[in-house]
Amino acid sequence: MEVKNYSVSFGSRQLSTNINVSFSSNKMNIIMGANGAGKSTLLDFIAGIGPEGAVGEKVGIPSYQKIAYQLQQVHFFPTLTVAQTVAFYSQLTTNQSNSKTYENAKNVRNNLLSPIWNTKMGQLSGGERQIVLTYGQCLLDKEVYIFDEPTSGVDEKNAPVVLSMINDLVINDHKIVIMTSHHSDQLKQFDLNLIAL
Ligand SMILES: Nc1ncnc2c1ncn2[C@@H]1O[C@H](COP(=O)(O)OP(=O)(O)OP(=O)(O)O)[C@@H](O)[C@H]1O
Repeated sequence: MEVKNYSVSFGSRQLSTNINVSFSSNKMNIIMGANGAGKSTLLDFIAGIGPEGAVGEKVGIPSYQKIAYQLQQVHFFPTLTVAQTVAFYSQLTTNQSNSKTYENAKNVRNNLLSPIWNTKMGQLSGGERQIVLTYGQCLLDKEVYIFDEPTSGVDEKNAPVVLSMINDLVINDHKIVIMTSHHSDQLKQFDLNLIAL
């Protein structure tokens, strides 16, 4: 999967110029760069939701229906409990029983989610919400998974658990994972394709 000659500008500001990126299918792809470097904007382009005026060639990138995209701003229904939110994600997929990641994600469900299972999403901390929504994304059956800073707000004990669940998508289910992060220290234990913007 590749993006070739990607460029985007906003008014007179040229944000990205002729960027070429190749994505690995057997390692997590980690996009790193300073605040405002254009990481989320590139993710939007890959996911097929913008930004307006961006140009570039997409090679081997599936249609948006086959892409799971967890945005940086967490979106959730505040009155649903964690259990109801997970059930909501589960209804969006069909083959969980075949997914090795789903089996491994039970670790997250049993250890991280069980204490908050009956809590409403609106009452969770920011990091807890992030964990629930990342878990939900991993339940979906897609070809490509995009996570924009999935460990933002997640503490140093839980972040490796969440990252292992995401890495399982690559290792066990042979999915393509693209992720942004500002935390290179959290990623040391994984085999990565690092992309600097
Ligand atoms: N629709 C838009 N109109 C104008 N400027 C925009 C628009 N979308 C993004 N930008 C600008 O483009 C720049 C890159 O934004 P982007 O969200 O991609 O950064 P980022 O690398 O993900 O940053 P961070 O690490 O802070 O999340 C920012 O300066 C942002 O203000």
